[in-house]
Amino acid sequence: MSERLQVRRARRLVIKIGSALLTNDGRGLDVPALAGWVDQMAELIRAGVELVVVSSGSVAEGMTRLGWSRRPEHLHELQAAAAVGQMGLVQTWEAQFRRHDIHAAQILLTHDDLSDRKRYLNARSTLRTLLDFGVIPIVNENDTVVTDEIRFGDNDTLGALVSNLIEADGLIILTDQDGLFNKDPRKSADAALITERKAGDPELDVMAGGGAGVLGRGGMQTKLRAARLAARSGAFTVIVGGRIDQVVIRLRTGEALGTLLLPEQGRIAARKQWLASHLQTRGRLTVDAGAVHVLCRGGRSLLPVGVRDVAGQFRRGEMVSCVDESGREVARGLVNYDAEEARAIAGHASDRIVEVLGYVSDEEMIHRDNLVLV
Ligand SMILES: Nc1ncnc2c1ncn2[C@@H]1O[C@H](COP(=O)(O)OP(=O)(O)O)[C@@H](O)[C@H]1O
Ligand SMILES: N[C@@H](CCC(=O)OP(=O)(O)O)C(=O)O
Repeated sequence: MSERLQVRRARRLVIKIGSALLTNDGRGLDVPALAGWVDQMAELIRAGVELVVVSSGSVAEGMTRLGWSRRPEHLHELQAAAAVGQMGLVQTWEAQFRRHDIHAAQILLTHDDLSDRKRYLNARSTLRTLLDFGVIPIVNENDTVVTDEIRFGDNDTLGALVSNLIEADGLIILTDQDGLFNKDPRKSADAALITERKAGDPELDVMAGGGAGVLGRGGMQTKLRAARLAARSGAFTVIVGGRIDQVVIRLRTGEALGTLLLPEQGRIAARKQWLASHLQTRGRLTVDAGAVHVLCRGGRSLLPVGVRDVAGQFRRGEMVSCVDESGREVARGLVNYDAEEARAIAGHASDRIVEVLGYVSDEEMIHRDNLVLV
């Protein structure tokens, strides 16, 4: 058995399952297969692993329900099929997880939701809260409101963006092939499985060059791109055959199934680099000596109580600079409140936020995960 320590030690994983697999090559939802993955996932959850599922299959399931044998070309018909199919998809996930007394939640996202800073923080807080409650989020694209995503039908990218969002240790992409091969195994009988590479390895581009299956849209190219995106927050990716017996459990025990694509750098370094790339700050929080002391020790959040003064106009999710009372910058981070709200709660204990604002979105002014010392 290979080491694969990263996979064995992972505490938070995103599992993405493609259309071809979920719908048994278009023959309607493959409920027994889905039940099998749920049994395996429930075992991981019981062992303390936090899981998010990114599930494709709404278009394929919608086509089956509407009696369509060919994927429609008109975007609105695709969107209609997705809306019909999503019902069956979440019903099935819900019913299967209920057998294990695990609640499931539906999350529909667009790529835009994840590039807008405010919505990014909102999506992240919701996902984290669900995970804290032991609920399993079932994510798909919000196909009703987008056309680009449904056209490219690329949930691999969504899986990677969700991995970035929740800072997952890894992304597992279950697909209809055993992993990434050195050429398309549908076309070449002598194709060989790649077991492990750095996600950034340029040789992989040539190997993933072949197209997708009939139902899935992205093929291996989008899976490779997803692995590179996931690597930006330090997550590994495994591309692996979803029909392999007990695949999730066996991966978890470190078995070298599928293709493991590794990030160039670890999670903390990746996050710091990502935060540091936000050069433009939108505002300035002057923090008191106690807060400077706490921040400089590292690994701590900035609470409203330590904020003396708020300068600038910024929105929740934007980058602000934290300075000490002499004006020296000590940290930067993504702020949880709009400037007006931040002014109102500055100097107050977190349990008073609700009194001052009438609601609490977060107890921290800047969460430690979104803070970098300078
Ligand atoms: N180098 C490769 N290794 C494995 N599969 C490949 C490769 N190049 C192209 N493919 C194709 O990619 C398909 C999987 O992608 P896709 O159909 O988008 O699946 P999914 O619905 O799981 O996202 C495979 O069935 C295979 O034909
Ligand atoms: N969101 C749509 C399209 C997603 C899609 O095709 O993705 P995939 O099968 O993973 O390549 C669906 O659920 O059918």
